[in-house]
Amino acid sequence: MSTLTVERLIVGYGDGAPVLAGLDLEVPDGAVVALLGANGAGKTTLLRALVGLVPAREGRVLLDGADLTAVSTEERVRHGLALVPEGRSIVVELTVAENLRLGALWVSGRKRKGPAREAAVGQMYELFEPLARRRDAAGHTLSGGERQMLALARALVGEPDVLLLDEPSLGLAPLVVAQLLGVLRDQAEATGLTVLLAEQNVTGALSVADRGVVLSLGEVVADRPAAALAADPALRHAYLGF
Ligand SMILES: Nc1ncnc2c1ncn2[C@@H]1O[C@H](COP(=O)(O)OP(=O)(O)OP(=O)(O)O)[C@@H](O)[C@H]1O
Repeated sequence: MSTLTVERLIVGYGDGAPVLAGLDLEVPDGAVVALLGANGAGKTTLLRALVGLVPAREGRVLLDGADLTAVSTEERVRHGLALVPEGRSIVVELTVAENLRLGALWVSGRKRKGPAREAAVGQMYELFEPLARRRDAAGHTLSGGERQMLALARALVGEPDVLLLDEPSLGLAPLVVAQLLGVLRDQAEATGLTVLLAEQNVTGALSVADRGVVLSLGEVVADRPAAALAADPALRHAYLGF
């Protein structure tokens, strides 16, 4: 539903050397882009910088042409950006239903109430059947796969335009990974959701992505259609380890 553009982005921590060294990237409206690269390449740093959790030293972050570089994280969320960080962030003391109702409370900076909010939660149960079965279970009793589904559903129910995901498949069984990535692909097709998916699971990510972007030491070293990237042995060997 929105195009995300990154222009010459430079990001670092404290006085340290830049982690992202002038990065350019475009995630077009409705596309699923896989963000790949070795540990330490800068994937998490990029996602955090996109939502304003790490400041940019230079460069710009644009959403449909609007410059978000200097605005707060809250404001970026109101503009339609959402981040699902690594580690399945849910409120473990609350039930599945309560987590989803929390996520459904705000849409584009407007409060959503009553039946509209419940309907949005109901849609998530249709997308993630295991969550429907466990709707009254407390977060801390969920399996890793159920937690990741809930973290993703909690973001989706807020109807973001651009969803940023940090390693959603980490440590999950292949079947659950396939289900999660399938939901992302379906949502992108059905609603025009734009997705930037940071993954170590290269094969899984490229199987649902339109394009793959490979980061190495904070720079984009490849940006190609997913199928072409998966089929390039030299690139796979040099940067993706398979
Ligand atoms: N809070 C921080 N303070 C200082 N340096 C950091 C911080 N977070 C990350 N870094 C450094 O930034 C570089 C990029 O890390 P980042 O986590 O963005 O990479 P990544 O591609 O997401 O790696 P992984 O796949 O292991 O999560 C690394 O050298 C890391 O040590």
